[in-house]
Amino acid sequence: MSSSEFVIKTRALTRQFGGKVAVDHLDLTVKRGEVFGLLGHNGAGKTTTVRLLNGVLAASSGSVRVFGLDPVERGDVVRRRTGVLTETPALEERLTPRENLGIFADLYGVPIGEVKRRVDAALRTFDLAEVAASRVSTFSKGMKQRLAIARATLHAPEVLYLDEPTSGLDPVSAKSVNDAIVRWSRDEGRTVLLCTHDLRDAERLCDRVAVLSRGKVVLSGVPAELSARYETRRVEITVHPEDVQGALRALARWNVEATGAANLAVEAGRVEVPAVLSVLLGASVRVYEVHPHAPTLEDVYFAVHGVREAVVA
Ligand SMILES: Nc1ncnc2c1ncn2[C@@H]1O[C@H](COP(=O)(O)OP(=O)(O)OP(=O)(O)O)[C@@H](O)[C@H]1O
Repeated sequence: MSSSEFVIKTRALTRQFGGKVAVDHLDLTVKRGEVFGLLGHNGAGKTTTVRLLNGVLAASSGSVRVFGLDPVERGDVVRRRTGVLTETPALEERLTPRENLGIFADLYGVPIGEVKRRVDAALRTFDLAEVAASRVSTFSKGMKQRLAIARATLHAPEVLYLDEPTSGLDPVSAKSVNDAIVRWSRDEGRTVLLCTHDLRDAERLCDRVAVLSRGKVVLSGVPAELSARYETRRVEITVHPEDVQGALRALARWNVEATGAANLAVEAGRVEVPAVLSVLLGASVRVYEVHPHAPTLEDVYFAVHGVREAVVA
C-alpha cells in the first residue's frame, strides 16, 4: 500500500494536560475510504485525539499527519478537507437550519452556485426539510444533532471525524446517521473516524477499530478478527418449561445452568451445538430455540478491561 493511501498517520502522539496524560504514544494509521472506530469509555482520550488530528490542539510530543500535512501548521488547508462533529456542537440557536448551513457553507468555501443545492440535499438527508425555516432553539437534542452532522458534511470533506454521532438520537434517527456513514465510506470513498462507546455500532460500521484506554491503544484490528480471538463459549437454549430439569440432567457433561423458566445456558462453543442438540433430542427434550452467543466487540472490550463497570463509568 502506498503511503498516500493513509490519510491519517500518528507516531507516538502524546498530549498532556498539566500532569495528566490524555493521549499516550498513540500510533494510528487510517486508510482512505475506511471507517475507523476509536472505542473507549469516558475519559479514554477519544475527543483529545480528534482535536489533535484536526489541529485545534497541539501535541505535547510525537507527530501527526493528515493528508501528509501537519494539522497545526497547515490547519486551514487540512480543515477545509475535513469535517468534524464535536461532542457538543455549537449551533446558532437563534437562526434556522437553512441559515446555519448557509453560514457554514460560506465559511468553508462551498462555491456560491452550489450552496442551495447542497443545503437542500443536506436538509433532506437528515430529515430537516420540514423545519428548515424554524429556529434551532425550538429543536430537540436529536434534531440539533442531525443538523450538526449535516453541517459537518456540507463541504463534502474527504475525512469526517464523528464524535459520538448517534448520541441522543432515537433509533430511527440513529439508523439514518449510520446509513449515511456507510454511504460516505462505501459509495463516496470518504474516510470516517468514528468515536463511540456503542460497541455494536462499531462492529456494524467499522472496517477497523482501536480500543483506547487511558490514552493508549490496548487492542486494534478488524472487528470480526477481534471477536474471533475473544470468542465466548455460551449457547442459549429455549425448551418447554416442563423439560428444563430433564435438559439439565441430559447436559450434565457440560457446564450448564437454568437462566429462566424455559431457558438454559450451556458453556459450549459453536462447533459443539450439534452434539448438544443431539443429546437433548435423545432425552426427548422439546427444544424451541438454540442461540450460540456470537461474540461482540463488547465481549472483547470486557475481556481487555476485566470489569464491566469500566464501560459504564
Ligand atoms: N482541556 C483539558 N484540560 C484538562 N484535562 C483534559 C482536557 N481535555 C481532556 N482532558 C482529560 O483528558 C482525558 C481524556 O479526555 P477525552 O475527552 O479525550 O476522553 P474521551 O475518550 O473523549 O471521553 P468521553 O467519552 O467522556 O468524551 C480525561 O481524563 C480528561 O479529563
